[in-house]
Amino acid sequence: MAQLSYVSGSVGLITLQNPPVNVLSAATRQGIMESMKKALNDPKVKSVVICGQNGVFCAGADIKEFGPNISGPSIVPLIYDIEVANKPVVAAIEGSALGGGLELALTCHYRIAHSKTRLGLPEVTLGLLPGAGGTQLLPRLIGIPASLELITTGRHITAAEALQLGLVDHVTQSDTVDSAVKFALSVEGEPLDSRRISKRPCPHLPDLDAVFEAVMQKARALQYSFFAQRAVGRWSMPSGASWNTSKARPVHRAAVLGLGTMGRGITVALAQAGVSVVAVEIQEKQLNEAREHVYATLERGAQQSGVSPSCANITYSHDIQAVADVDLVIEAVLEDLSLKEKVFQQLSAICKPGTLLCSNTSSLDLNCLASQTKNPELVVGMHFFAPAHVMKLLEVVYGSKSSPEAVATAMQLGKKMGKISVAVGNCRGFVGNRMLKPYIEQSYFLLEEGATPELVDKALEEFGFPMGVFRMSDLSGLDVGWRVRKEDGLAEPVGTSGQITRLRGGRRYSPLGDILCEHGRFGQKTGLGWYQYGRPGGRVAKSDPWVFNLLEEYRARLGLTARPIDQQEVLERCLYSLINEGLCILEEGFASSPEDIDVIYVFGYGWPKHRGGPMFYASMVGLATVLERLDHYYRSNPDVPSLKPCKLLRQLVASGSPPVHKWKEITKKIQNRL
Ligand SMILES: CCCCCCCC/C=C\C=C\CC(=O)SCCNC(=O)CCNC(=O)[C@H](O)C(C)(C)COP(=O)(O)OP(=O)(O)OC[C@H]1O[C@@H](n2cnc3c(N)ncnc32)[C@H](O)[C@@H]1OP(=O)(O)O
Repeated sequence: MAQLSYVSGSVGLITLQNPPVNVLSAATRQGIMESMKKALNDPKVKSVVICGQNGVFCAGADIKEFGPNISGPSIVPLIYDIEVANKPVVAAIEGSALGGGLELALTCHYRIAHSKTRLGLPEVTLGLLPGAGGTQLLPRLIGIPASLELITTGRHITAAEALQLGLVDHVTQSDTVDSAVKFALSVEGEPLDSRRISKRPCPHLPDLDAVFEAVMQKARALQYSFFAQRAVGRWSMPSGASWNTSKARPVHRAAVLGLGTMGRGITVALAQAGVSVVAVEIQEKQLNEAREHVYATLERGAQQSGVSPSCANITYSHDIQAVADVDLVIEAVLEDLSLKEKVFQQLSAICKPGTLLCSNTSSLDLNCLASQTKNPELVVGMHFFAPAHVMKLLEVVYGSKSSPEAVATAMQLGKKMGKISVAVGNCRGFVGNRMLKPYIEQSYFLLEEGATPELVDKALEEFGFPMGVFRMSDLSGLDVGWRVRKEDGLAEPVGTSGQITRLRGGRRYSPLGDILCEHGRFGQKTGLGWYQYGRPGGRVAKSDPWVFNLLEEYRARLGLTARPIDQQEVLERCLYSLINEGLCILEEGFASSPEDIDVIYVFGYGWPKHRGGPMFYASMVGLATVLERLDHYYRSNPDVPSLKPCKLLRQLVASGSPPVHKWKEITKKIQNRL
């Protein structure tokens, strides 16, 4: 289970041999102990390298051994023997070094890792704490804050991050064992005292309490998120109807109308949920492409999950009449109001009585669609997020006439599809996209004032978003927002000369996004956006000097002087304006609770889960602070209404900033007054 061999004259090479991932079973521990003893007692051996067979260092304890009757040698004397060895011991880390595997590496005097290695202490995910020295050695090596983060999340890190943290001494792209052996030869005979991590002092932190408080806050946010996810299922509508008074109808057969990207994803998600689907697309070519795409996606999903694909559940048609006897239709045609209105007129005439008519619109007025039908009470929005078969979030939108039964049915269907469904009211952009608007708007204003896309994205990514606002916009396509702004009469051709108006519709407007689109820069799909991607469809964002020049010329044209902008300002302006919009939504009753908003942001918009969601985050920062900063920014930007603190925020602060779960009492009072 561990083999000692001799290489390069003086190096004892101990290879863990417990396929597939070299876990520390009793026999492996025994093998390491015996090999170590032999190597240390052998005068020919001047240094030792420990590696794992088959490109994997060690995945930790053998989980199968856990139980009351663990046999074999204890790990503690084993790691002690390695650390006190009087010959340098080098860990050659490839593949994975996890749990006890990483602890084994930490007891070695040096660590050389391959660039593709993953390292971590995932014990917490198994309900354990690292017990073989990890909690003591890691803080002495990489400091308390980083260790706390790794130990409490169980996160696996890359070799690059490990190098940056000081967890490994060297990262190699070539043969790891060769590199480790060469390294071992180079340190033979050198003193080892400073390399014994347990002998190092634990770093002193003047603000230790604050560090622990930050970790506790993360834990509180995660616990909040757990309960918030469950709370959204207990939905209510302003009419008083709610989950416990409204009965969902069974949906055995559903139709999807329009098989573009969204329609295909919805078809897959329905089929995977065991619902029989009628998939309708009037264009023959698109229908055939969709059939192949859906089939391939279901096959892939089935392979991954080990269940048989659900293709047999789907029938395809190019005739809208095929929806005549389904229980529910999800319309996913182009985002064009007149087209959707026509479709809803047709559906209302074709479908059997009682069929629920749902729209996947992300921006149109649901009441307009409902008004085209004989039974507007049967119309609700089911706003999926792309890719619809992957993304967890579903906004179930109720219009002014939607019946509680229709909402209950859409919520239940969402649950069956594995979604986290949140019931929301019918305002422009619903909840998620409505809050995104001031966030994006602020990011453009920051560019005008001197920031770069890189600076803004860095601040947001360090906050915890998987992508900053500009990288996210490039991914989703800049033309989408441009079309909406043109329809709203906001975007007008800018050109290279002439006046640029920054006040449009009585409020400040930044045409920067429009200028990019005028140059055909739609983001990743065209290979150029706020960043450059090398080719259309490219994924790797690189800074683009063209954008910097554009920003300079733009500022010069408008007489704006660039000023230094720091990360704090980026976060405050982008996040607090988004939070303010969320509070407006609560105030107006389009979301029934702060948990609804937080779940939407965590599951649909990449808000970092360990920060709970925008509403929870605001309460952590302190509502009074959010109010004070918004007041400050609004005073210097009176033409930006999204910075004006909303009534609910003032009211909450005036009521002593109660915790999130108490906000409902105050929102109710405000809503009753409206
Ligand atoms: C409580 C007292 C214990 C006393 C023990 C004494 C000594 C131990 C010393 C210290 C103890 C520390 C605690 C721990 O180490 S807890 C374990 C921490 N490690 C992990 O959580 C790693 C879990 N594994 C993985 O994350 C992955 O498997 C990975 C290593 C990344 C490889 O992924 P991949 O390439 O995708 O391969 P598979 O996941 O399919 O795994 C391949 C097969 O290996 C089995 N496996 C993996 N890890 C373990 C493990 N730690 N114990 C037992 N078996 C493991 C996995 O089940 C696969 O097997 P099969 O194909 O038969 O299903």
